[in-house]
Amino acid sequence: MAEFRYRSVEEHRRRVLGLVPLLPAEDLPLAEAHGRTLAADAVATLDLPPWDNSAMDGYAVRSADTRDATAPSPVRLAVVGELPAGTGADPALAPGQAAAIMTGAPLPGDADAVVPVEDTAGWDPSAPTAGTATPASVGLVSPARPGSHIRRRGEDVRAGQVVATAGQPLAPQRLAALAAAGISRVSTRRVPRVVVVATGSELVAPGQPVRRGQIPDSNSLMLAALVRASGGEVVHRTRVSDDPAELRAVLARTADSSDAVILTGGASVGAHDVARLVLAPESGGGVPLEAADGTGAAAEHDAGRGVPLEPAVRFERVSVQPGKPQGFGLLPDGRPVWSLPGNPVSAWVSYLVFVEAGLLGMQGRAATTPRWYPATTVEGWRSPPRREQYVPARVVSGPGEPLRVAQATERGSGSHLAGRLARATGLVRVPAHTDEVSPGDTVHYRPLEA
Ligand SMILES: Nc1nc2c(c(=O)[nH]1)N[C@H]1C(S)=C(S)[C@@H](COP(=O)(O)OP(=O)(O)OC[C@H]3O[C@@H](n4cnc5c(N)ncnc54)[C@H](O)[C@@H]3O)O[C@H]1N2
Ligand code: MOO
Repeated sequence: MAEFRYRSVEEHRRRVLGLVPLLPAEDLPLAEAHGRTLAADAVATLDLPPWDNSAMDGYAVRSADTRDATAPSPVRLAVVGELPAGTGADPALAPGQAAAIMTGAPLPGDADAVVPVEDTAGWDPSAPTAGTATPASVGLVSPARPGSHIRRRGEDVRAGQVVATAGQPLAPQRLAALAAAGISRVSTRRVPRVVVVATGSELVAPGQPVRRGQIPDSNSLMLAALVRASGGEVVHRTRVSDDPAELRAVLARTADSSDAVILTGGASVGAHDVARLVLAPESGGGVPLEAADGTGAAAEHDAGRGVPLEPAVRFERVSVQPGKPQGFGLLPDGRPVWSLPGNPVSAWVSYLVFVEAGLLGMQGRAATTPRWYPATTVEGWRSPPRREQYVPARVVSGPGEPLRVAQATERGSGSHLAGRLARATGLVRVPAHTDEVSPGDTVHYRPLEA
């Protein structure tokens, strides 16, 4: 029997990250940048807050005036103005004077404290005018601490300070930070334009009648959705038969309008494995993947670093289950192409383990790694020796409980069980050195629900 060299998950991922091109930067208005990755540090143009302002609805006071205030004997201050948020006014406050002030309004230069309206004499929240009319004077029932309820200029961010760094994705909370710091345009990486091709003469569009031998193409929908979740744009999604001419035509047609290609099916050793025939014709169809005798692509490895950066498309066995047969490389036009196995669970796992990292790398996010959370498994199963295993899993613990997970399918990670993917809420990872998982073991879980 032939012996095969298996590439490790890490080696394969490194090869992907070493070959994918970094997309060019483009400037965008902040309003169009959601989901993009920063190509340069974003620098604040404003102090944040831009000026000292009130944290409360209440009264801006001179704290020295309030030193003797007590409940039985309140200090009364004349209210000389009202400062709503948005005002630019800076009324002078003489001793004994205060200004009504709303949350977010600039603090008068003469004031050094804010007293919330609730802490003033006679405050009655049930009164019909509560909070609406400004009284002529206000009684204070305790001394105001200097600096109280004041938000200081620049305490959050200073003008000139880096608010977010190159390589960070523009998530909603980050967009808010940039907008608040006065930034209106950002340098971002261009979105990768991706072509998704399902290969296989057995495939029909979902919903079409299937005759014996045919199945609905479920992979291309899944992969397209995954691409979008990774910040990519799907410019073309299609199916091709096992006729190599069809795949060649799609690759040629999309050369100028896309940055990357993802194929599924035909990655293994079958006689009709069209992806191999088209992308690595020298390997022929139906021959074993890369042999372990030091010939072929295996001999070209950069032995020192273990990072083979030969750009041509290579089909290899990776020590992962599912997802063993993997094709990856650069097309002659420079586009990275992933050729993933056709089994639906294998395609899902392959994307998450090998494609996602590459598409993020193209956007300048090579350092981004998914978060895995320790979880207790309530089930046991076997894991193939020396292969990292990825099991579709579901959370079985309740909200607020420590995380407990089970397999999404009772039959483990059978890579053809597409229907049972519906139960998966995420993935469990089992390291290569673990051959068996027992109930109660700690595993690593990656949540994947939208
Ligand atoms: N002799 C060997 N046979 C196989 C090996 C092997 O090492 N030696 N590896 C097996 C493993 S593991 C996998 S995974 C598959 C991968 O095969 P291919 O990438 O060539 O995929 P296909 O043969 O085209 O399809 C496999 C399976 O998936 C179904 N499929 C394909 N495309 C789709 C799609 N778009 N949507 C839904 N389902 C799809 C297809 O009908 C097949 O049932 O090879 C094993 N064989
Ligand atoms: O490796 Mo295949 O990808 O198990 O099903």
